[in-house]
Amino acid sequence: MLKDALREGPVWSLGTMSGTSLDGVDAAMVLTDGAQIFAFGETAYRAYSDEERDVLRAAMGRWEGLGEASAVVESAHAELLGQITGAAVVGFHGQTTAHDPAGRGTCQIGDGRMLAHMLDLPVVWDFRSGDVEMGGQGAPLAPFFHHAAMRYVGETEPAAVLNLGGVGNISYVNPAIEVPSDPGACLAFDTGPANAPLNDLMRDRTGAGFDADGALAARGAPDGAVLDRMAADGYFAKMPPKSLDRDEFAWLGAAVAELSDADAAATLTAAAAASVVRGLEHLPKRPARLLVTGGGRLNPVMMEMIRAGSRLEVAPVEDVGLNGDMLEAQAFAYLAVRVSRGWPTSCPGTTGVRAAVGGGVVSEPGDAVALVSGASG
Ligand SMILES: Nc1ncnc2c1ncn2[C@@H]1O[C@H](COP(=O)(O)OP(=O)(O)OP(=O)(O)O)[C@@H](O)[C@H]1O
Ligand SMILES: CC(=O)N[C@H]1[C@@H]2OC[C@@H](O2)[C@@H](O)[C@@H]1O[C@H](C)C(=O)O
Repeated sequence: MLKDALREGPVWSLGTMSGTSLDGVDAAMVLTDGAQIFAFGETAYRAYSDEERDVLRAAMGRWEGLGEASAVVESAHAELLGQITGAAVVGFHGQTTAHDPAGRGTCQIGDGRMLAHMLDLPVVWDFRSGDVEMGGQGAPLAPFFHHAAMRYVGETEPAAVLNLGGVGNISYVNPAIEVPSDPGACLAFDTGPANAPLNDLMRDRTGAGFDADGALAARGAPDGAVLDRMAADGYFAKMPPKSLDRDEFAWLGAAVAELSDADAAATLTAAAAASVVRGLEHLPKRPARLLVTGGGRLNPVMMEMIRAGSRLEVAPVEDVGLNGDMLEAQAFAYLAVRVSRGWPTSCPGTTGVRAAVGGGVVSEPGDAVALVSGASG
């Protein structure tokens, strides 16, 4: 049974995200009643070691045989979350290894029952499966939180929040509509590849994890033929809802293989920016500006290419007082409280699910007893 404190009123919820960039785990506290955000609290980050990252990288694209990778995710989360006290509940996203909503579904590793046992706290996890079972994409799930965050910072006009992680996603939210699942409150979709192809290129060519500050791309020129091929990809013309697996645009890597390091980096940076610009076609109205979260906001070359292509003001979410390093972890803190109250976490406008649905499974510390004692189940 969920503790009474979780049933009503604001609680401190501790959210986590292990994103498609495979850099590490973010954790963040949010004071919320599942509808309104009252405050943002402590944050923490734990990088994966090179060995852990190798295990996770080997798990990408896989649906089974994920025991070792799951254990890496669980222990990294337990170590990080153990540093933060005062949470009533944990929102545990886990690590996506594969995503194919029209086919095999969506796969996030890390067992929430184990984490509940390790932390002695209720843990909400497996956020995406319920949405997929109801005909949704299972992603993106941050939009309801983006809606609440825009209300928290006092926005009153429709706002566009763009996340530039490994994959890009955009939420177009109307803060004047109170309930996020009401028609017109939230429209969202994945825009396309963001940092993932560029990170993979950097790792292969230079050994660096990413193109810090866009320095390499700044020295090169985008290849028009690759960008034309990108523009012809059917994903961009497709109406939302739509979502992507991390490696769905892996052909981009082969397409830039013959280019110099700088030109290849410039091309992949431009491809990420072009995806965003194409995505704007699907918004109900041109937003006043793009508020950008995720690591890509720290890449001035990518930001400038989006600005030039969209002719919009493009600003980091810090401009409205939010923390762009932690927005996804905060999202899962917020969603965890919604799940524990039985409220929806997605709707037709965000994932294409048939009706507003509350994904997520709640596990209590005692639920892991069978797992921990070695019994099967
Ligand atoms: N200073 C910087 N310069 C350029 N790029 C950066 C910088 N800092 C971060 N990035 C990029 O942002 C990425 C991390 O972004 P983020 O943490 O938002 O991704 P994620 O949460 O793993 O992905 P997703 O949102 O797809 O799950 C890095 O891998 C890198 O590509
Ligand atoms: C299947 C999956 O894990 N998707 C991630 C990924 O990373 C960005 C984009 O692709 C988005 O769809 C989603 O994450 C964010 C947190 C979301 O669900 O809103």
